[in-house]
Amino acid sequence: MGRTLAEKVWEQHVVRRADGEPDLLYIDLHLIHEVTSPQAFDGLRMAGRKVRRPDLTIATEDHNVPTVLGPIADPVSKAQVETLRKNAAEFGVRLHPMGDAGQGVVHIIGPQFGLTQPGMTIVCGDSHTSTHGAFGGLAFGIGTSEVEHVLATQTLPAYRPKTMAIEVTGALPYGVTAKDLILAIIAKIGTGGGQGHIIEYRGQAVRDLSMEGRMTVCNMSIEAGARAGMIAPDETTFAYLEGRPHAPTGQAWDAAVEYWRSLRTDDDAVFDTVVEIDASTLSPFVTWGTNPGQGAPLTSAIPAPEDTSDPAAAQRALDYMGLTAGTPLSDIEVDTVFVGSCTNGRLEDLRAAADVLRGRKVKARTLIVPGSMQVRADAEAEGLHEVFQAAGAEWRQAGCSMCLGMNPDTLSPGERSASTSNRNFEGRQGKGGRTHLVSPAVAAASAVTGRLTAPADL
Ligand SMILES: CC(C)[C@H](C(=O)O)[C@@H](O)C(=O)O
Ligand code: SF4
Repeated sequence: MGRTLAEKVWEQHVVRRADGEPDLLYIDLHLIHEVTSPQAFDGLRMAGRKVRRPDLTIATEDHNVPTVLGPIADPVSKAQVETLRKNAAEFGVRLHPMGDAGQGVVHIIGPQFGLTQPGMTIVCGDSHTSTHGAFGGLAFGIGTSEVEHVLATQTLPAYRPKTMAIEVTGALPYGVTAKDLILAIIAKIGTGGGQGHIIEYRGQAVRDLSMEGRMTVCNMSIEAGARAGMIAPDETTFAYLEGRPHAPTGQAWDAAVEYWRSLRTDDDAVFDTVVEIDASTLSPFVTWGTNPGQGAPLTSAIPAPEDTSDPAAAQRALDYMGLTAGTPLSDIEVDTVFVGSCTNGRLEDLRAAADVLRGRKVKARTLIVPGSMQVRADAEAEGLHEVFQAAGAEWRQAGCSMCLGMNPDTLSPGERSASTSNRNFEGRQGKGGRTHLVSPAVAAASAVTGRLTAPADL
């Protein structure tokens, strides 16, 4: 029987297998940030161990950094970042600190440097590591004790998850983006729909996505409860990688591409679970609740709790969000708009926001936060920052920013945002803050009108 892409990559990395035990996987790339690494390095220090492969380990400062120039004011954030610096220096790990041209959100910089490649196993003490699966590797988040294990051994014990195919048929209509697609998928299968599975996104609509769009989709696999998300590599993948600092060159490039072409699910392979979604029926999608599965087309109204799969949860969400069933989603007013994060903080996302904001003014407080300093530089080279500033939006330094309340960019209690990030949990963007997840284009259009708006309705 044929094998799925996930099975191929998994098997390629098993260094030890025994009955009743997890497989021991070799790890090709280990990404590190300041929040989940301190105890792992402490563990190494106590055991008198070194980092086994510092050359396969790379660290960045992202969650705790302010996105305006200046020092870190919060003592806890400052301590986390200083600890990472000390650990990176002591253990010989490459670090991109605040202010460095290579700094950025961990899931933005891996692909940007060409470190993320097809067929790799990639881990990070961070749930959105699934982003890297967009290149056809197996990428998943791990806990801090696992971070220590990988630092010490460059391996990880793991049980192989089940496989799920999400077959996206048809083409996305004009103006409907990767973010709308993944929000619609999660609304369909639920936040537990992918549990215990590695998702492979398939079908023409997925093939038609840019690498940026594919990363947006894979990024949110975890919000559907999946262990990882993947997309088979193709010409789009190779074109994105070619010439990047860590991509192979010359003959090694040709050999790599030849191997990468084999990384696809065999025609006779069988998935444990198959889900189908018709892309041609989709339109801009927004969330109304407090988990990423509580979403609906922007043209619709807030559902009655009894019409949802979990009425009690829906009612709780509406209470927290200060919303009433039956209200058209496009009537919801927002105070703040956030464009950024590892879901939608790449150049293409900023271009999409700029296309909407060009020649217009924002009504809401609007933060445009590039996912990395490279994205920031690229955007400035195209003059996007001038579009944002002319519209009255704030143009920031790179970081996780308002994706989560671990740095100065937060919502105040009761404040409502349209946000391109991936989580709308209670308090995610600040205590009492209310989050609506949207695409960059919808975020920008909402900034202009001050309520949830599709660009087509401007
Ligand atoms: C802080 C970190 C561990 C966390 C994660 O694992 O995803 C964060 O990045 C998030 O998005 O909630
Ligand atoms: S941008 Fe958001 S989702 Fe991504 S790593 Fe940072 S906090 Fe997590």
